[in-house]
Amino acid sequence: MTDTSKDVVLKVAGISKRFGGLQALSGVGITIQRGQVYGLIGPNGAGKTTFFNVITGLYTPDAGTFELAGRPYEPTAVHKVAQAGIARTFQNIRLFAEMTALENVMVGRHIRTHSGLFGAVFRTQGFKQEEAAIAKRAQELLDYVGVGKYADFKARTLSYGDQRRLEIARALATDPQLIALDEPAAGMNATEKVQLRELIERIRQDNRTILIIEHDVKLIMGLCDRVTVLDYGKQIAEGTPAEVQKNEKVIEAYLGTGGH
Ligand SMILES: Nc1ncnc2c1ncn2[C@@H]1O[C@H](COP(=O)(O)OP(=O)(O)OP(=O)(O)O)[C@@H](O)[C@H]1O
Repeated sequence: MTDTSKDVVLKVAGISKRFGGLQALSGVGITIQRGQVYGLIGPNGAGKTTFFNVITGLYTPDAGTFELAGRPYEPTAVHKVAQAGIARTFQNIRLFAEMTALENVMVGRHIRTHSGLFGAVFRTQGFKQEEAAIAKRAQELLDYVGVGKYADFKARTLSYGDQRRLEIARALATDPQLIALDEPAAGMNATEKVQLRELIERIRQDNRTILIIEHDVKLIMGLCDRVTVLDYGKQIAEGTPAEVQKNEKVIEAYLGTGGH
């Protein structure tokens, strides 16, 4: 018997989350295979962001099991989840506005470094070498996402589309098992969306695994291997984009309402 479980990057099951009287998530589960682009869609208020926040340690779930690359993980804090191997971007960009693009990516890389506080304070040889290596890697990642020429610019001076790319570079800097993108195309114009799509395709080709929330249904359907549709906190469909698009519940709940 072949063991396919080692190809599973994320396996979460039975996730529930209540806010007061509102059941924001009811027993939601997804399994993402290595190398997949996995989409999460649903109308406004369906629970997509809550789901992201739960799996990345921002919200404490009421129930659920969590496994990353075959190991159980506890999404109790954002930094622990990052260390376990999930990196995310945010719907509302969260960069260090006054730091340079390069520094923003270096921050992402620091969760994988070893010199620690002693090295930083005493600027040991090991620390200096590590910093140089981090800066080099950060520049490579900036080049990779297409904003290399802005390395020394403050993050806040970059265009909206470029800031989103920078966030992706910072997420990649943590060498994640899974990269979770929260509405990466929000506010982008048509050209930027095409470029974003090319970038995500490229990241996938480099054998990364991606989870993406997106309002742009066309983008999701063209990009994803599998899709889960949430509606009022419930998972109403799961499958390939072609399967999901044909699903009656989805048409009724989401696509039928104009893909808001
Ligand atoms: N911190 C919170 N406290 C109370 N209610 C919340 C909280 N976060 C989300 N909710 C509620 O939970 C439900 C799901 O919201 P969520 O933001 O997860 O949906 P969404 O699918 O991401 O929506 P959108 O597409 O508009 O971003 C909504 O009714 C929302 O008002």
